[in-house]
Amino acid sequence: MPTRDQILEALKVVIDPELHRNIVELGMVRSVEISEQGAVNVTVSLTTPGCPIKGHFQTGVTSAVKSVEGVTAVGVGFDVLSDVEKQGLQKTLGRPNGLPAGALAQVANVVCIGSGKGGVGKSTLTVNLAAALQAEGKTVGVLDADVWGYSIPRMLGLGGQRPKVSPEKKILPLEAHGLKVISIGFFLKEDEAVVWRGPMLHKALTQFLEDVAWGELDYLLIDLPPGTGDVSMTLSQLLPQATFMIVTTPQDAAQKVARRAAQMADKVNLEISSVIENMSGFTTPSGERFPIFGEGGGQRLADELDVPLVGQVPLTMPLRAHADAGIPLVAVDPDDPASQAIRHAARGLIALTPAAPIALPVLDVVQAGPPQPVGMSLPMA
Ligand SMILES: Nc1ncnc2c1ncn2[C@@H]1O[C@H](COP(=O)(O)OP(=O)(O)OP(=O)(O)O)[C@@H](O)[C@H]1O
Repeated sequence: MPTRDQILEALKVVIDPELHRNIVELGMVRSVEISEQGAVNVTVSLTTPGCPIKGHFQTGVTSAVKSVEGVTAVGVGFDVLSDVEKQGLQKTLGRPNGLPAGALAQVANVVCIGSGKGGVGKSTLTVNLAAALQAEGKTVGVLDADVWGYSIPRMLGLGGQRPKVSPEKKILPLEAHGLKVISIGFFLKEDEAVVWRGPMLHKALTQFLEDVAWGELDYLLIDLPPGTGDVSMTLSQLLPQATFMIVTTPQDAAQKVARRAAQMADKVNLEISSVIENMSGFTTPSGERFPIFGEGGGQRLADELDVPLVGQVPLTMPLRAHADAGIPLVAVDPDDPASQAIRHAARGLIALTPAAPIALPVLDVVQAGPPQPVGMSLPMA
């Protein structure tokens, strides 16, 4: 008969993909019961009832326990950490500044979109990726955290508008093209220049995450300011579960700068999930292609970071013109080559992120059998 210690040792291979530590160390293994026949039931405590990575734990725990000699069947059940336990977890993680439990609890995936330098098309890709995720049936919010160069309101036709506040004192995001949107620009006078210092920024971003009624979302995309700095630091403290998508152009120089952003993300423990290349050549109406910004920078950066390149978005005039007109191109012209590339990237992003919260029975007994495939495949063209 397997022992409890053997099971706990085996469970150390199950890593929480958001917190980057194993579930034993995080105190998330609530109980281990072993029958005389070798059937093992493990209860895992989650941080929120609708935890989107429940399926990941189910598969990981099952295959880890099955690997222990003498185990004949595995059952995985779930419950939720108490508030006191969650505080303990925060301490383990050394993140005293984290958002209170429950903030963003209904948001399944937070994806920060960043770049090493400005002008590479980060905001354009953010709004169009949001529209592309929506076209895949996802509910999506966009948070414009580009405090120095906010352009999301203009790109979604929301310039000059202000969000309302609910009776519960929550900020109601504006809606455009079915997307929920909050931008620092909504709270400033047109073209007002603001000098943001660390603490002020921290406060504003905390409020955007905590006091905005985001509701249920499959994805919250956050448009970061270019470069490395205070905003990314703040977000990594507030959102340890966020992942980071890096935008670069094919140019060698851009790739070098983007690498710096990646190093910073790594330093503050934001998981880099993918690279997307923008401005990947221009094709004339007669079909002649010009690699205006060079070739291959996105793939080189992705290889270096060991993450997938989810898309290569060409330069097209409609992408620029629609951004200027406040309409995501993807929503109105899905056949444009840029739209197609962005929709491809959205499908890649979906493949890389866990599914929306799924309801699992409290105790789901899985018979030991052949190991389940754990990885996921990324649809690439
Ligand atoms: N693939 C593309 N084809 C054509 N125009 C593009 C493409 N990508 C971006 N642009 C245009 O390039 C300009 C810069 O893009 P955008 O504002 O999205 O960059 P950014 O990286 O967010 O810049 P910043 O960080 O300074 O806000 C915009 O006018 C945008 O419409």
